Amino acid sequence: MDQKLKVGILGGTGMVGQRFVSLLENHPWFEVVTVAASPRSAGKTYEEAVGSRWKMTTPMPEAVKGLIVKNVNDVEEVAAGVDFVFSAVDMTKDEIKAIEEAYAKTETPVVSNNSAHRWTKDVPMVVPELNPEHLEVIAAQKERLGTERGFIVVKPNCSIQSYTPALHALKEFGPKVVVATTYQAISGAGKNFQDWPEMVDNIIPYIGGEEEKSEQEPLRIWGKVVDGEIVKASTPVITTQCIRVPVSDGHTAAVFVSFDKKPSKEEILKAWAEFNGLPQELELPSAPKQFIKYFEEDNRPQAKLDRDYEKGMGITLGRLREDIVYDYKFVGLSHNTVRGAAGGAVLIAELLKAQGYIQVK
Ligand SMILES: N[C@@H](CC=O)C(=O)O
Repeated sequence: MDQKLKVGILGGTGMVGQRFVSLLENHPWFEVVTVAASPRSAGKTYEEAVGSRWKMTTPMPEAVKGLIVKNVNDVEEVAAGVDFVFSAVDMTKDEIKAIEEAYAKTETPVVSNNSAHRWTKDVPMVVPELNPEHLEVIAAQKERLGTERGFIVVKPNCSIQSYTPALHALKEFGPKVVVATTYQAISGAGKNFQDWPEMVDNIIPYIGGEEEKSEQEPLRIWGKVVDGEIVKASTPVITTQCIRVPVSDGHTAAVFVSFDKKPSKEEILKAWAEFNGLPQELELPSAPKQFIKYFEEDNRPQAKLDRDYEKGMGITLGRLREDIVYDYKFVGLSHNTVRGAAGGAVLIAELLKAQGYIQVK
């Protein structure tokens, strides 16, 4: 077996960082050797730095407990010991842009969960099943950064995963208008019910910046590569409302859609059942075997029952029916901190390794 790639996690003590640590336990290709975080945590063991803030349902992996957390701002030092990094840093957008570029310039590829670079024209924003061809722009990005192996790739916002794959699978019918209301779990805000008691028995009809991301990011995913840049698609028109609901994990979306060529219900179900992408073809370690699953039962998908479908990497759908205003309506669900965050980033890194973009330094 090939030597495992040495991985650093930037922002490893926060909730998404913890999810990276858990998902990478016993990963066949990657080994976490470095965790970096704010100066406040630096110098402590990972176990001390996280302390009672460990939010995963599985125990903290033994292999990381004793790692001495490094200062994420000591870029050269952190980069020296790793082949690539995952980024879940919690800083301002400008600071994130700068620090991710600084890591890339040390010839360390960065796979980021952050939104800062999602609209940087030569930074691919990828869902590996949907737009792996966008990785092409890495060549132009390296030229801009003056690097040989360092670059940045980002994953999109968690909310879009509950409806974008379903619409992508129906592209041949030309989705033209999409209305989606998302019901987003509290882990999306990095919280659980203990640290956010206001969310018990409550709904909050506002998530800052979320509607813009939910409307615009699918268009970038469906964009084209033109001269080393991603040019976003102009259709479909997407309008959303994003609502915080009292669910621990799992973002649900209620979706209405009209098409240029209205498909039959059977055609839609067939397209969903048959849809797969490059991760399935390449049998990447974190790829769900069946990416999209449709439930015939009227009361599915449910966050509690279905968010862990395919270890949280699959998308579940249900309630497809014709609508009196739009062509169809349906409900989608995805695990926001697995497929929608750390798991989606791990799958990107697996694709990058399989395609030779990241290798042992
Ligand atoms: N911005 C999202 C993060 C995804 O889980 C949210 O607030 O839910």
